[in-house]
Amino acid sequence: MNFMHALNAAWQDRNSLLCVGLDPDPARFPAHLRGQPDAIFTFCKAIVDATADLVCSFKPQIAYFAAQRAEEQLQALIAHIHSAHPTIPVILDAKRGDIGSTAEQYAIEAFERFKADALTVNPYMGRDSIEPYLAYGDKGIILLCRTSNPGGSDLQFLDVGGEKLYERLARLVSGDWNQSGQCALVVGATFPGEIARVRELTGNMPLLVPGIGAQGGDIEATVRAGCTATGDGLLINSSRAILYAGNGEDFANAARRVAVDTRDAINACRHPA
Ligand SMILES: O=c1ccn([C@@H]2O[C@H](COP(=O)(O)O)[C@@H](O)[C@H]2O)c(=O)[nH]1
Repeated sequence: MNFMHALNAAWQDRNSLLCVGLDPDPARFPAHLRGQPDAIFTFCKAIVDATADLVCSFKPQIAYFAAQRAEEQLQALIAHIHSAHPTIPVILDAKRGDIGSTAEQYAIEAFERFKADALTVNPYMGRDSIEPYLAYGDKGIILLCRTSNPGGSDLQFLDVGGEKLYERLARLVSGDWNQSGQCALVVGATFPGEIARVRELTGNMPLLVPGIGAQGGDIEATVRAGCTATGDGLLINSSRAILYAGNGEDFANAARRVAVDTRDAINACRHPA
């Protein structure tokens, strides 16, 4: 699968900008799943199957799997998405970043071991640190630009010669770093003003936007700030608000209901009456 082609097709075919984040926390699982072997896989698979027709992508966050020694369940989950929902791209959220020789290993982990279609990467070690990921020409490389957490301003807002660091990063990535067309950026929904600025600086580059739902970001402000002229360009992520919408045996249906509402709330702003 070519990530950018698959993403464009998913935006159109599913009429959705929603990315469901898969952040499985066993302490929040419904009682009937707790303590079961492979509970993480079972939980995430149920969410995936209940929401697959509503999303443009899934985003498993690797920390939730690694913390539980559940990397094999992550591998099985991504294999399940590829097999049962083959048109939906999978973004592995790992925020990797290191010198080139180590980045090569991270790229092997993400793209050969886990078979993700895209990976989140921390770009602050510079261009050479992202080249090993770019070597996988059909994969998406999604670079942190303006993160959703309040402390993101500590560094990303520093003035670097008349512009803010996140603005410099957006210009660099959309220009020189993106010659192969594989790059996208992370910009938090908690900062719609910066979404608008990044959109201005990057043309139609896809923006992964976490921060609606549990973090309180505003859907309407996000969509208005970040949609391209064709009404897409955004992967708006929600994790906890969807995953833990219910905590009974019908948790997947509860998740689906919130995912439908979220997708529809996004679409209502994309296509104003
Ligand atoms: O700036 C960022 C970058 C990544 N994230 C990740 O997105 C999800 C958000 O989860 P919610 O439950 O919807 O708040 C999570 O995996 C983060 O690691 C982010 O929030 N902000």
